[in-house]
Amino acid sequence: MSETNPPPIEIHGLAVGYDEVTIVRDVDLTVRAGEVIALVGANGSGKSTLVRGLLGLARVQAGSVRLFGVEQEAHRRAGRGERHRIGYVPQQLTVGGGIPSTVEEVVASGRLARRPWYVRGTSADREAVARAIDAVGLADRAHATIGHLSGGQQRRGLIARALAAEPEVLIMDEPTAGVDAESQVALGRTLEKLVAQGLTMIVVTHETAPLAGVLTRVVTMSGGRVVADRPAHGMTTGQQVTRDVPGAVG
Ligand SMILES: Nc1ncnc2c1ncn2[C@@H]1O[C@H](COP(=O)(O)OP(=O)(O)OP(=O)(O)O)[C@@H](O)[C@H]1O
Repeated sequence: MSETNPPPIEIHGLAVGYDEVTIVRDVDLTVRAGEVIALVGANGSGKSTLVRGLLGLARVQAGSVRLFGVEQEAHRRAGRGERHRIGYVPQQLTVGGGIPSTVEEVVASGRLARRPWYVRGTSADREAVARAIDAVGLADRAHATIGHLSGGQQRRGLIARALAAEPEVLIMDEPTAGVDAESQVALGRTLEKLVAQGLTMIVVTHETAPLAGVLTRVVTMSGGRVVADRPAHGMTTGQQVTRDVPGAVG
């Protein structure tokens, strides 16, 4: 079944950088539907830049990115019909201070990946927002001002905002950074539920423990390159080829 559908993400020979500086280079990475990938590596190894590059948020200097079988640029031009298929939770500790919006309002803004702002929301929109809030365990705080919640709850609110668009792939940059242990466990459970529903995920993280139940693969970066790409411990299928990736492998 999945053989007939193009993989959600296919990256070949990718280089990404800022201005003339190349940060990420020589990256080959295919993410198949249903995979849950931890992207790990030291500070500054290029994890966020790789993610931003594949999303078209940082400049691709070489190589190619195909999203659901479509070149990145064409995918972006296709507009909401395609764009909502990949959700992104950037590396950002909390919602900016002073924003008086409620959890529900912030999460509802995630629906704008599906619907222009000037079109009135439908019951399907409202249901998707409620489901997203419920998925992250914030149903009892839906009407609270998001800026008044704890850091961990705000992170979960931002994840709900991405989920409100009902993406097929969710990319999260350090969702557990600065989050207390209890919230990390809650987040781990939320992610387990989402994975059980078929969501494909890439999680940039320094802490794989909260994700242990769902990870299928661990990709390690160093110096802007992918240096290891391994099945996660305890993975049940044999579909992934274990490989260490020295600079010369292409
Ligand atoms: N907007 C930017 N402009 C210029 N250089 C940048 C920019 N963002 C990141 N860099 C540089 O790119 C390199 C990789 O940063 P990146 O954030 O991708 O690493 P990371 O592995 O995600 O690190 P961390 O674990 O600390 O988040 C760093 O040297 C950083 O200074």
